Amino acid sequence: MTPPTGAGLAAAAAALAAEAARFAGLGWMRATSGNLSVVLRRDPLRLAVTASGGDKGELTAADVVEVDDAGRLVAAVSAARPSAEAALHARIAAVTGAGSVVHLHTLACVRAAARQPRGVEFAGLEMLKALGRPADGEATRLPVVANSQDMAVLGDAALAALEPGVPAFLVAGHGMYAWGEDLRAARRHAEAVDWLCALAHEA
Ligand SMILES: CSC[C@@H](O)[C@@H](O)C(=O)COP(=O)(O)O
Ligand SMILES: [Zn+2]
Repeated sequence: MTPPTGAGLAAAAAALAAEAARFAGLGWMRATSGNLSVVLRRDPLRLAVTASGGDKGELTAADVVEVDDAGRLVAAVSAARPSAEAALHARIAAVTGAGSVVHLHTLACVRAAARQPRGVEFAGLEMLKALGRPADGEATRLPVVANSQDMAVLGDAALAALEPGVPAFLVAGHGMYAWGEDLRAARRHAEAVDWLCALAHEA
């Protein structure tokens, strides 16, 4: 049975605040950048998403809000506004079935996307298994999409560029989106993407 959204929001907010502090510690949410979400329910789609602005390393439960499938505010325990990218989180969750989406500004992702703007390919790397991809055999391609301040434009470009079975994409000059069945899986995928991008930039 789906729990009441209100109760789910409180638990999700605590988890997202802790996760944001962890990512901030890695330097991936500097200067208020980045945003995180978890799906609260599917029908209708509801997500808990970090609020817009503010230091993502210092979030409290009041800095997480509930949004609908278009990223519109549904519920909050403060005057906080949803992340500017909430609509894209909702689209990714709807299309991929992900239970959690993370958006991070890692330097390695920006550098790798700048060097290989048509997509970053990897093969023969054990770390690919953390993305659910084979370590050997066919290459895995991380899509790169152009940045946009218009979430509809960015979303259209991202969804058109998705690679089957690859739970992430890079945004040029911006960062990465990664997702998974839950927050831990999204974290694992994000950490693998950052590691792969760091390697791609050095190569
Ligand atoms: C340095 S803030 C960059 C923002 O424009 C955006 O890309 C971002 O990641 C954070 O937006 P937010 O609205 O706080 O979720
Ligand atoms: Zn961003």
